[in-house]
Amino acid sequence: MHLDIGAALGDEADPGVDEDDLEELDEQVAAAHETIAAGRENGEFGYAALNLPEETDPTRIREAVEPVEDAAYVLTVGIGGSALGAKTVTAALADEPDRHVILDNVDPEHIERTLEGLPLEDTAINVVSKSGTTAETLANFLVVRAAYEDAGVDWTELTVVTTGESGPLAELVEEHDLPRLPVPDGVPGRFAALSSVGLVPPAILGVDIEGLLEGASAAADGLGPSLFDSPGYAYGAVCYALEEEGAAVNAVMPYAERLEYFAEWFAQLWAESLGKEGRGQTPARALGATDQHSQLQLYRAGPADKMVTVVRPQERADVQIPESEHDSLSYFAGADLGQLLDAEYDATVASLAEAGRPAVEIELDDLDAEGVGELLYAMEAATVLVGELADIETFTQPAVEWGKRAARGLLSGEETEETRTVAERPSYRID
Ligand SMILES: O=P(O)(O)OC[C@H]1O[C@](O)(CO)[C@@H](O)[C@@H]1O
Repeated sequence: MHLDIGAALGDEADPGVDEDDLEELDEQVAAAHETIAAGRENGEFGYAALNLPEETDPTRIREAVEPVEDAAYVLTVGIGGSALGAKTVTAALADEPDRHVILDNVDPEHIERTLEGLPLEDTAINVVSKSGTTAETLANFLVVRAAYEDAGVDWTELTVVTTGESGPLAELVEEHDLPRLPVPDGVPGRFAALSSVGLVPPAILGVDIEGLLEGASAAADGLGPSLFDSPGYAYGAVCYALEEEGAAVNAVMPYAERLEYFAEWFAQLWAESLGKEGRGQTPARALGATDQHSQLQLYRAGPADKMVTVVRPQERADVQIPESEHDSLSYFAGADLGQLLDAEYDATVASLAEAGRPAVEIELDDLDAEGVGELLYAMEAATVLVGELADIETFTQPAVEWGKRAARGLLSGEETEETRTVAERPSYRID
């Protein structure tokens, strides 16, 4: 993985940072790295996530999925960190990524249509919940289970569960003797992609999960007291410095369809980890070159409150652009789609820099297991570093609990402070 921060540096960039800022920041990175390394050493909550490449046992995951490894489809029932990591890995690396279907919302029409569209007898169920209590996941699982039973399909033969020791899901595992994989200790869900939380569907769909962990392990070996030695820390440091300079938005724009879910996974990691105490960059998901034709106008000529993170693999499939009888298309002559996409990438980075808008480039040697493993780990290390530099609590997400209590109260009819606030919320309808 290569990081290029050239388009974020210099006096022209607004917001921008210069090399002196980075030199200065590097002292803070050294101190932060000490805390992170100690946290990893002691297996402390959150920091333990950066030990996963060493601690995740791919053999155990393969053993757990063995009963369903020939399934035509994998249906993941989970939300947030319990779905996005797995989806990111299968979307990036599976030969047939569409064989991995996720239910990470409770939209009845969508659930119904999804279940009707799947051969349930040939669809493995991957249920994931760290807490084992998430309403959406449990409700969806009950709906899925009923659909299998209605279809006369024995769901217990097709289900793999990843959850903690206690809770409704753990009890189901006991009751039906289901294969269960543990959630890693001390690892928040959004940091758990490189564990059983994220690796069951990739294992079922034949992804090289060992290579993924090796790539992550290589990135882990690169973590040291200087941002100049680690692309992950460098990315975190530059984002932190740009946020301090006013880059309140981080638009993440992969130039590969297979990395579209990576932007979604990153959005949870960045927002839920760093959105605290009135600070934190807002991650915006975009896709290159598609969103050049929808968002770029804003990124280039809108408020100077953004940075853009572009990501691309250096290797691309070879799809030639056919000759055309129109002279006006002669500029395609001999080019392939990969060259066009890379030209769009280079042009977009240059157009942002030309307009003084900071962009950071992340390049992968190849979109292979090692490359994706390195990318995910580097982004996790970047997030942990920003949390240290900003001196915030990176590993919890207390602000999401109010809404959960309110929803549960509304459903159960229990009157609580939250449900009263919901009932009294301001309304000004215009029909
Ligand atoms: O894995 P669980 O406990 O079901 O939680 C799912 C997601 O919900 C959150 O707790 C937020 O509500 C995320 O942090 C987490 O990834």
